[in-house]
Amino acid sequence: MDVLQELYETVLSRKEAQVEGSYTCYLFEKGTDKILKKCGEECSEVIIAAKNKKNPETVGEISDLLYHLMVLMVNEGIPFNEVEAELARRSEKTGNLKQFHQVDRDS
Ligand SMILES: N=c1c2ncn([C@@H]3O[C@H](COP(=O)(O)OP(=O)(O)OP(=O)(O)O)[C@@H](O)[C@H]3O)c2ncn1[C@@H]1O[C@H](COP(=O)(O)O)[C@@H](O)[C@H]1O
Repeated sequence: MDVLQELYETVLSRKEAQVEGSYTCYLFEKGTDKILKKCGEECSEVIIAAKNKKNPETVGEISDLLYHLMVLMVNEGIPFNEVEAELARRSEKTGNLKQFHQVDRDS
């Protein structure tokens, strides 16, 4: 998570201080709807790249999506460690497949 946390910190610093030529500052200026739109677009691009079995492209699109999710988190005031803690909490529980998913898979 270190590289992701560093990215989050960079994004947070862009929210706190204007930097000339910064794409992140441009997104914060545009506001929530623009940030949500970018998250949606990047998500679709991940799906298309993966569907086309283009792994190098998919890696790029996943990175774009993660960046835009960090922008969304900062915009919504969600601290990085809240997501980190949620993932850690979930990692303590395995065997998460629900019964109805098993029925779906078997039929
Ligand atoms: N990880 C990223 C990152 N990933 C993608 N992008 C930008 O996201 C944009 C997405 O491209 P699109 O073609 O979808 O969008 P666009 O047409 O350029 O712009 P829109 O009008 O659609 O918003 C591109 O301009 C990319 O440069 C990023 N911009 C910044 N970062 C990180 O943020 C840091 C700070 O960047 P600045 O805020 O620009 O200083 C950088 O050092 C990086 O670590």
